[in-house]
Amino acid sequence: MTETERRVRVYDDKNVLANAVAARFLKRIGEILEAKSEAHIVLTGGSMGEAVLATVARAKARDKVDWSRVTFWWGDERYLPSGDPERNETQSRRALLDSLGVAPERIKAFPALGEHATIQEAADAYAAELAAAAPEGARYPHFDLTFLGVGGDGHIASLFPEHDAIRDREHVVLAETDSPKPPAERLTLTLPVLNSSERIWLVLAGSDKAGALGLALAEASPNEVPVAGIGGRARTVFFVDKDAAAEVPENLLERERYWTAAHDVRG
Ligand SMILES: O=C1O[C@H](COP(=O)(O)O)[C@@H](O)[C@H](O)[C@H]1O
Repeated sequence: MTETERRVRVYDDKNVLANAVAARFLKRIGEILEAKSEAHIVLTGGSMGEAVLATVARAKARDKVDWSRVTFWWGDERYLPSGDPERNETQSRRALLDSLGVAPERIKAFPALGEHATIQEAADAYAAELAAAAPEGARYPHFDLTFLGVGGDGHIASLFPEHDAIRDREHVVLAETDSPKPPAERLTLTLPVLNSSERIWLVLAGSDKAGALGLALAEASPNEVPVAGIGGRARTVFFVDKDAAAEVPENLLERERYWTAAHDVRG
């Protein structure tokens, strides 16, 4: 795991959590675009990923962001036909992207089922798209911020416990063909690629996520609890509701700099 600062921020419930993350995102994207000419953001599927984007869509401050300088990628995708409501891309478009008027070439969705002869060709095509947007000599862009959800089993993106993909240190994009969570076929960035992101924000809510979060912070093996292996270059933040925080080991609260929303004003 990358040794960067990890923080846990706890909020009262899902709505407060989504509001807080959306507000922080709008602030952070503004700061990134002040410092750089363009930003690369990695989006996630899942319940909280969509809730955060929908909250961003409703925020007035979204109109202050120059979205034309932002490129959107995804950490993983359910390998389904284009427009399928279960695709992470479809959820993100519906929640936010369709209302931003971002140029189509800045929305870098994973290929959909039917666009390539095989799922492996689809994985290779996304790897090629990442490489085309990468700085010279690199295989993928410098991601400024990566959003991730966490499954109850500790999976992140489509990296599942005990599957080959979570151990992969060589590829940029992998095809997962035996996902325990439907659909069985998925495409995913690998752990080193996710961890190359400057910042990683994991957003999780609900008591079904408590065990995975507790184990991740107790330094479980990433092979068994994939989220335990996550660590951005500069900062990794777990944004959680009270239910998801229920099993964060007491002794880690200080070391992980556990703050309640009421006390925390840092970015
Ligand atoms: O299938 C997926 O699930 C996870 C978590 O989703 P949630 O609804 O339980 O929060 C998500 O992070 C991942 O991107 C997605 O493909």
